Amino acid sequence: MPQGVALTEDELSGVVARAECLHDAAAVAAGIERLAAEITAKLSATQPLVLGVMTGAIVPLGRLLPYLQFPLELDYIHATRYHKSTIGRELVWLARPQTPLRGRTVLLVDDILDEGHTFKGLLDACREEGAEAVYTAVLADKPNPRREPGMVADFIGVTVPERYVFGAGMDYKGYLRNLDGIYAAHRDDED
Ligand SMILES: O=P(O)(O)OC[C@H]1O[C@H](OP(=O)(O)OP(=O)(O)O)[C@H](O)[C@@H]1O
Ligand code: HPA
Repeated sequence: MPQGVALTEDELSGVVARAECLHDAAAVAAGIERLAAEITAKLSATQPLVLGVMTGAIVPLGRLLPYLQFPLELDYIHATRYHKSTIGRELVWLARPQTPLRGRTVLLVDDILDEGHTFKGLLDACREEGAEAVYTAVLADKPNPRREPGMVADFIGVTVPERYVFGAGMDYKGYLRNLDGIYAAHRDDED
């Protein structure tokens, strides 16, 4: 096994083989297009500041942007609470946006809304920085009974069940973000 690598190729192919495909590549593409249409209808006149929530936003945001054909600015924000694991912990800030938020319409884009603690922390931070309005867009919404009260995304690509999911930007222990579909890990692979 190459140095510094946490999971072997065999372990990863086992995780994928045991997983259930929830949304194939075509369904993910349709979800991205739906997000784009709804975001355009709501925000195209606001010159929004689009903030990708690293790292998971890279794939959905990169796929979404070419569909957003109106003036916008792009920046990123980096906060994490899963740390390459399947269990969320406290929110750790790694980078705040460099673009001033005061008076702006902000669109936070992320791969998944799960328990909602990440968005809660980010929304609070954007409001504290003086954003005029903050919207949230996620590729995957996972309705979770442990969801932060009141936390609902404004724009949703697809819905996933209460399972650990990966692919289309979402990681399994730091891997598998690059799969083109969305998969639910087998229960035996969830921890
Ligand atoms: O709704 P929550 O339960 O807070 O979970 C959602 C967050 O968890 C993941 O981030 P993670 O901390 O794994 O970092 P990552 O973006 O590097 O995957 C995901 O990208 C969301 O930002
Ligand atoms: O189910 C998930 N998959 C990947 N990342 C996540 N972050 C929160 N929940 C998840």
